[in-house]
Amino acid sequence: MNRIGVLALQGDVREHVQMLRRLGADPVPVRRPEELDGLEGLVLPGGESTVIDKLARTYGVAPVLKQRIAEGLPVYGSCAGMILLADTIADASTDSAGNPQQSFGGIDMVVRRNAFGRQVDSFESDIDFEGFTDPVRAVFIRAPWVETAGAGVRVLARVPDPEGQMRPGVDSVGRIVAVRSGNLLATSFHPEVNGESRIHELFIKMIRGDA
Ligand SMILES: NC(=O)CC[C@H](N)C(=O)O
Repeated sequence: MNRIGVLALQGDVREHVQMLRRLGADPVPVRRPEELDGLEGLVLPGGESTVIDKLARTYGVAPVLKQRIAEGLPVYGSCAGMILLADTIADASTDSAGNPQQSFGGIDMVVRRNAFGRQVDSFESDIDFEGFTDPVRAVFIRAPWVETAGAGVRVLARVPDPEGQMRPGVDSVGRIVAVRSGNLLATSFHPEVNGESRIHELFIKMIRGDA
C-alpha cells in the first residue's frame, strides 16, 4: 500500500482521502513538517490557495515541502493545489500587509487564479485527457488555468477558451487545465469530487514508476 499524504491545512481533504483509499492506497493527513517523513507521495487539495499558503508557512510545512519537491517527491495538486505547484502565480493576491501569496513551486508554469471569470465561475465539461480513451468529466470550481507552460512541462488536457479570445498559435486549441512535469501532476479541476478516479490512478502509477 502506498503511503500518500494529503496536505490537511484547508480544502477538500476528505474527498482526496476517500478517493486514495478507494484505490487501495494508504492516505495520511499532513499538517506538520515531520508528517512529511516517509511519504511516497503527497496530494495538495482544492480549496483556497492563499489560506493553504499562509497556514503552510505558519506551521513550518512550506520550506520542508519545497525541499521534498526539489528532491523528487511525487505531488499531485488539484485546483488550489495546482496554484501551489506553480513556479509563478499570475494575479497573486496580497494580504493586508501587502505581501503577495506564495507557492511551493516545482512546475515551470504561470498559473492564473480564478481564470475562467465570473460568468463561468463553476462548470463541468467532458474533456480529452492524454492517455485516456474516454473523456474525463471535469468539475471546475473558481478554477485556475495554466497561462504558459515551460518546455519541460507536458500538457495533458485543455478546454476551449471561455471568452473565445485565442491568441493565434498559442491558445488555438484552448486553455491548459492539466499538466505533468517529472513527478509533479496538476489539474485545474477536481476529480476527487465526482468520482473520476483515473487522475488519482495515474498519480499512484507515477509513484510506483509505472507512468
Ligand atoms: N476550487 C479551488 O480550489 C479554487 C481555487 C481558488 N480560486 C484559489 O485561488 O485558491
